[in-house]
Amino acid sequence: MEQSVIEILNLTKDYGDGRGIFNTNLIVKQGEVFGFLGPNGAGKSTTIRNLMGFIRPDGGSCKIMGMDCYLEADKIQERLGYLAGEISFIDGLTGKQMLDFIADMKGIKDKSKMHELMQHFELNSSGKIKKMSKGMKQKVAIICAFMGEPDVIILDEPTSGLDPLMQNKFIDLILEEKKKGKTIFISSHIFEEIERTCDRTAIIRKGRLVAIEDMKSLNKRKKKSYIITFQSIEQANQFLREGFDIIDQKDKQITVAIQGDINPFIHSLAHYEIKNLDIKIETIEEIFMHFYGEENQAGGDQHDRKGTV
Ligand SMILES: Nc1ncnc2c1ncn2[C@@H]1O[C@H](COP(=O)(O)OP(=O)(O)OP(=O)(O)O)[C@@H](O)[C@H]1O
Repeated sequence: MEQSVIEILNLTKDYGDGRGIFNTNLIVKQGEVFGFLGPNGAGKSTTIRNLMGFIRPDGGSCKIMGMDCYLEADKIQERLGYLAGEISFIDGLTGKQMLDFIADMKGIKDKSKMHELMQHFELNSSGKIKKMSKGMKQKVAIICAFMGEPDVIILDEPTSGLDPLMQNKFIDLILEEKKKGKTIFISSHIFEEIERTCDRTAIIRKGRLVAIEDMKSLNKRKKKSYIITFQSIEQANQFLREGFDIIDQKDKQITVAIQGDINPFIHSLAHYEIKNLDIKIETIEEIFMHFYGEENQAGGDQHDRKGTV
């Protein structure tokens, strides 16, 4: 069985007035890329600050590689890469000086990975940090998180400020690191980045986990709908009687949801004069937005909607 690398057990950090995180349970396994999604103020950074040992939990605990995140933070950090949600660098240094400074602080002697990542992200590191754009600083922070070849990497909104090209380069990096067996925890607002990189994703809302989804099975469960425009209203009305799951009708246009075998639908359509046929596949964002709503509070356990752990 895969080893648990990150374990969050009944974790509570209560800031009062319902703010913070409450009775959160979460396990991230060796080699897993795990997404952490939630609206503003949901408790993502609070969870990450607990994982980093920056704050002491009010209840429960968290462990990384079997070590307590608060009590053994120093030991954990020797094998951990971290990117903070709010980056603070020393303004007077150049990008390169900052990277060298962090590398020295972490005792990184082999800087080949650092140079490789500087090339990958096309970072011009000769300018002073204070004159860098948000995106450039973000690149420096990403390089800092990965350059020591850590076993575990925790990233708090890693692509904030990056342009789409650089976001893609970030996704490539995550997929490469995943191949090497790294365990990666990413908090994000960007659905596409989560969809393309993560094995599983947790949704947090108002300090509580509302779902943990396996991304492969989520993809399989994406609903498909077909928008058919018939030649005549008579044909459209006749099709209504075929017994398919009709989502919408606007005159000659009918939207049908099909799950599973598509053949009965295709065979049925063959009997009609069709003007147009469009296919709409539910996006991950549409599926997840369902969990962001008020009515979906499900408590803080590790079970997803199908009850699997
Ligand atoms: N030190 C603190 N003292 C009091 N309240 C806090 C403190 N830190 C966070 N909070 C509150 O806890 C809640 C969760 O904050 P957190 O920063 O974890 O959210 P988040 O999910 O990371 O949000 P965002 O996406 O906006 O970064 C918020 O209501 C926030 O105001």
